[in-house]
Amino acid sequence: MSEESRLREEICRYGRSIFERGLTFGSSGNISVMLEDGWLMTPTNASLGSLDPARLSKLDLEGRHVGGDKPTKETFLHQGMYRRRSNARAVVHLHSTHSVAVSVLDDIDPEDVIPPLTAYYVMRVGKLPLVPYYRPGDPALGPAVEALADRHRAVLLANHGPVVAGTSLDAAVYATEELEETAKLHLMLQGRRTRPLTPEQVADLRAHFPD
Ligand SMILES: O=C(CO)COP(=O)(O)O
Ligand SMILES: [Zn+2]
Repeated sequence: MSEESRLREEICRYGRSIFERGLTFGSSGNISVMLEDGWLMTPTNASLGSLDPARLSKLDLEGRHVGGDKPTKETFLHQGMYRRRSNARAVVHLHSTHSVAVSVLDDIDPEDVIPPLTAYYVMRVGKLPLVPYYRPGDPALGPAVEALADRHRAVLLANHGPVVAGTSLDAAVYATEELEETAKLHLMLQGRRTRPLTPEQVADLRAHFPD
């Protein structure tokens, strides 16, 4: 099996798993992976639960649609991540409930929306900035994400959901899951006194688990 065929299968397998676990709904969310000669993207208005490997959208290195169904309207968003993160090989965007809930809280720090509650959150996600609200598919999302992507592998779109880059599709999915679970913990702990990791503990994790 070619590398491209393997990645096509992998996108569909992860899409189904994400959908079946309720991590995104309806036709929301999109996934992309980088190829040697361009990108594979999930088609617009497709449910991640029932993707067809043969119908995934293919874009060439210039971002032109060269195969499969029409690509996600968030293509700009994915491209913004790839432009700034030279080691990114996959990008996942979901409407995962707890992450979306955090994205609508009024009193969050837009530079770092979730405290470093656990080691795995720091290792897989790091510091999570909030991208101001834009309409889904707005081309302005590209530059807005690009402005943050060199310093952050994950960003949270206000009133919308997370966008996470990874050095592989596995890495991008695992980080998105870690973000969702930590958003859930963060919400569960509202009103309770907590002990997030200290700056020293965070620095130690970053030194041992770089991007
Ligand atoms: O999540 C989505 C928009 O933000 C889904 O859009 P697409 O169906 O175009 O991928
Ligand atoms: Zn979306």
